[in-house]
Amino acid sequence: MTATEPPVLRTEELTIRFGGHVAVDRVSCAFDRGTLTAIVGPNGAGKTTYFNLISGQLRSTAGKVVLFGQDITGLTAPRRTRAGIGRAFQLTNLFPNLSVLENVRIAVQARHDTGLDIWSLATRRRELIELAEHHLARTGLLDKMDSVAAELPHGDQRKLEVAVLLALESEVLMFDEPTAGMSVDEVPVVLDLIHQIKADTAKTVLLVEHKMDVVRSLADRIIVLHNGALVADGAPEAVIASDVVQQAYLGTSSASGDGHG
Ligand SMILES: Nc1ncnc2c1ncn2[C@@H]1O[C@H](COP(=O)(O)OP(=O)(O)OP(=O)(O)O)[C@@H](O)[C@H]1O
Repeated sequence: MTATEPPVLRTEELTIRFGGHVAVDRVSCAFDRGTLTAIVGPNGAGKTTYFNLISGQLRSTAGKVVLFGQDITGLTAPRRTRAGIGRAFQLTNLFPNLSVLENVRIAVQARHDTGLDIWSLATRRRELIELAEHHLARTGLLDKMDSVAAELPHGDQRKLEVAVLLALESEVLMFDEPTAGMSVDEVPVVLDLIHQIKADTAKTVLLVEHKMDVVRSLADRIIVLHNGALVADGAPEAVIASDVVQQAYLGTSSASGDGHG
């Protein structure tokens, strides 16, 4: 990202109320290309709700979501996906009965569809398959391309979901607790995958994660939500060491030196 490049995504005073409860409270935050931002905070802080407001699963009570300078607050979740917001591990992204290759080819086609041109169909199909294979290679699934999606092990299904998001050319990739519910063997597979995506500096990555070792290993920046509000934002070590995080997130003050994160 250059100094003059505007943020890929930003939220402005984004707010949602459930009855009297303000779950996300006027959160203004901008996310730059090539940056992985971890969103942390205690249980019930509003992290998943903030994600849902960005990806369109929930509609805000007030405030805006802006992608590439366009106000997308009024768009449905599928339209936001088409606009470039890719939320991983929603399962709805996959066709369980189709092969791995078909899943990714369909995503490539959805992205590149230029209408029906009968004379070039065969050439186009070959090009789409080549692109799909490229995304499968990036996610380490090339040797499983003929497997049925539903029959893949859990870790490979997550890889496939990421391959689909790459094929859709999502500019923003969102991961909500990507290793939750995974076996010890599968965790490094998924973390490696996120490391690889992060290495692609064209992407903007948002990660909700409780495990501080995972956050430390991946994040370029951490933002902290507490009671729905943004209470800290900055470089990982500084944010983790800050009093506001020690008190609000880890439930202790740095003065006591008794962190248990
Ligand atoms: N659909 C809903 N209706 C009513 N209240 C909701 C709804 N969704 C979330 N909430 C409330 O909003 C608050 C924020 O919840 P959210 O799941 O976003 O927190 P979180 O930070 O992701 O928590 P966790 O770390 O436990 O996943 C909580 O008090 C939750 O009970």
